Amino acid sequence: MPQAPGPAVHGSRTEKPFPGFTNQAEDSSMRLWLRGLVRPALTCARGLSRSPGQSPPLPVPQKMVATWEAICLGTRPVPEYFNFAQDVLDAWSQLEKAGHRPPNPAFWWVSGDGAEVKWSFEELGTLSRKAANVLVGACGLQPGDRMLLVLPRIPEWWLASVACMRAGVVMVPGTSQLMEKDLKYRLQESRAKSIITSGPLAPRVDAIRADCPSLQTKLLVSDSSRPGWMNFRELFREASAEHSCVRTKSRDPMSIFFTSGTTGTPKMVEHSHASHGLGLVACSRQFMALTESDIFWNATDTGWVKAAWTLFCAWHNGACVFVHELPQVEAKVILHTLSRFPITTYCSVPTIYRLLVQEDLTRYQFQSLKHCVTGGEALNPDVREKWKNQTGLEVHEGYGQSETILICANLKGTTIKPGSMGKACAPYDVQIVDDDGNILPPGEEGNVAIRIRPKRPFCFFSCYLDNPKKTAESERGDFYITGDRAHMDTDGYFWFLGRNDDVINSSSYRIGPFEVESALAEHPAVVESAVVGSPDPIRGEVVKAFIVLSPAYSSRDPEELTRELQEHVKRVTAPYKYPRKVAFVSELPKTVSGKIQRVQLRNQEWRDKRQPQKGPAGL
Ligand SMILES: Nc1ncnc2c1ncn2[C@@H]1O[C@H](COP(=O)(O)OP(=O)(O)OP(=O)(O)O)[C@@H](O)[C@H]1O
Repeated sequence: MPQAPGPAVHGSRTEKPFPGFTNQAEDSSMRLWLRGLVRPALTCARGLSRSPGQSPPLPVPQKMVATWEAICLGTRPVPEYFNFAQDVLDAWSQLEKAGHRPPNPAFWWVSGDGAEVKWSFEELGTLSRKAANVLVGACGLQPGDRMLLVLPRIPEWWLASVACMRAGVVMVPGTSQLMEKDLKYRLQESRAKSIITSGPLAPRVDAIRADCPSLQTKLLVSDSSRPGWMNFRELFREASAEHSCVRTKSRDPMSIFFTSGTTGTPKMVEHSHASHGLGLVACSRQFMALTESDIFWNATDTGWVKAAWTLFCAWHNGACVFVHELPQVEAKVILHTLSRFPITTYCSVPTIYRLLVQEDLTRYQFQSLKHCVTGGEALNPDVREKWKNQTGLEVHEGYGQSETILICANLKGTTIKPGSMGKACAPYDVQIVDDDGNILPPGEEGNVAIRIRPKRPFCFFSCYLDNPKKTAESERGDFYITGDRAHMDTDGYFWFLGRNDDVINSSSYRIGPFEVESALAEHPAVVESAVVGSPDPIRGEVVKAFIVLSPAYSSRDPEELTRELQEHVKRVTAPYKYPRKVAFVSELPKTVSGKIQRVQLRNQEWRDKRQPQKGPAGL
C-alpha cells in the first residue's frame, strides 16, 4: 500500500553530496570572480529591452521575462546574438545574488535511492563552466562541432547541455535506451565528433565505433574508467571554472533532435539558439504558468524534444528544475515523489497519466501541486476525467512536434473542451488546410498547418538536417504541413483525428484511431489500446483494436468480452467506428518516448494479408 507522507519542506532534508560536486559555490574568490563574469550577461539581458545609450536599473525579474516573452510573441525583434546560458542563466544568477529571487534551488535532483543534489543558479553557472572547459579542452570541440549526448536523468545531462551552449557546441540528445544500431544511425547521420554517455552504453558505442569515422572523442560519466574513454568526472574535478561563453548568433544551430520515430526512421531536426532558447518563453508562461517560486517536474526522458521543456521552460522564469532519476518508470514512485516533494507543476506524456490513473490516487496528498500539463500524444478524455476527479486538478494538454514549439494548447485559465487539444498558440498562425495549402472552413477535416510565409517564425526548426528534399516536402503554399489531420471548430479549438497514415478509411468513412481508443478507455476492462486499419475485402479496411486488459478482466471469455467492448464503443461514439476486429495483447509497441507505434501493428496487419504496407517501420 503506498504511503502518503506530507510534502518535504525545502531545505529540511539531509543532502548527500553528488560525486564530484559540491553544493556550494567553490569559494568566496570564485563568487567575486563570478560577479564580474556575469555582468556582461546581465547587460545583454537588459540590452534586449533598453534604448541605446540609456543606463538601465537592475531589471526586476518580471520585466526581464516579459521582454523575452515579447520577443517570443513577435512584438519585439529577435536579437542578433543570443545564448541561453549567458543571457538567461547568468542573468538569473545575478538576480539571485542581488536577492531578487526566492531561495529555492535552480536545480533539484533526486536519485533512485533518495540521494539529492541541489544547485543555485550561481552553482549551476560555476559547474557548467567547468563542464564547458572539459568539452573545449580534453575533447577539443570547437563552436559548431556536434556532440551526441546520451545520458539518463542524472545531473551531468543538465551540465553537459548548458556546457554545450557555453562552448557553442551543437548538442544531439539521444535516450539511454538506444541500442547499437540506434547509436550507429545517430552517430553516422549527425557526424558527431564526440559522445558523452554513461557506463551501460559505452560497450554498445565501442561495438559500432569502427563504423563511425567522425567520432573522435568519447566521454564516460562514471566512477570507473574504461579503455579508450576519457572520464568526465575526473576531468571535471580538475577543470577550471573560468570560461567565457561563446558569442552565438540567435540563428546559429544549438541542437539537433531526432524525432521519435513513431511513423518511420527518426529525422534530424535542427534548432537554433533562439528557437528554443527564446521560443519556449510563451509556452513556459501561458501553458505551464511558471514563476520563480515554482518547482517544475517534467518526467520525460532526456533523449527527445520534450527534454527541451525541462532545460529551458523553468529556467526562463527563474523556477526550479526538479528531476527524479526514475531508473524505471513506475506509477507508485511518481505518485510518491509528487507527494513527498514540494513540486508545483508536473508534466508527463499521456502514457504516464494512463499508468497513474490505474492507482488509487486518493491515497496520496499532493499538497504543493497546482498545475499539470501533458503533450506528445492525445490525452484520452477519460484519463483526464479520472485524474481530475481524484486530484481536483486539470490536465492541460499541449500539441507540438520536434520541429516546432507548442502549436496548440489548453492554456492555463482557458476553458477546456474535453478531447480537444486546445487553441492555436501564438506566435504561430495555425490553420487547417487542404493538400494544396488552401485554408479550410471550420468543421472540415484537413492538414494541421503553420504559416511560414511571408515570414517563417523564428521559433521553428531550421531544417531537416542534410535533407532538403524532406524539408521542401513539408511545405505546401504558405504553410508547413505537420502530417497530422484534425478539424477546427467555430470557437477555434482543434480536434485531433490522427496522423495522416493512421486515419482509417472504411467504406469511405474516415475514422481517427484516437476517437475509438478514447471510447474504449471508458470501459473498465481497458488499460490502453491501439487502433489501426486492417484489410477487409468488402470495406477496404476495418477498425481493429489491440487492447491491453486490466487484470480483473484478463480471465474473461475473449469472445464475450469482444462483443461487450464492441457494444460499448457503439454506445459511446458513432456506431460505424466500432472495432470489427479485436485482439487482446499484453503490451503495445511504443517508441522510447512512450508513444504508441500504430505503424508497427498496421504493418503487421497488412503484411499478414500480403497487402502493400501503408508506412515504414520505425527505427
Ligand atoms: N496533444 C497531442 N495530441 C495528439 N497528437 C500529438 C499531441 N502532441 C504530439 N502529438 C503527436 O506527436 C507528433 C510529434 O512527435 P515527435 O516530433 O516526437 O515525432 P513523431 O512524429 O512521433 O516521430 P516521427 O516524425 O519520427 O514519426 C505530432 O505530429 C503528433 O502526431
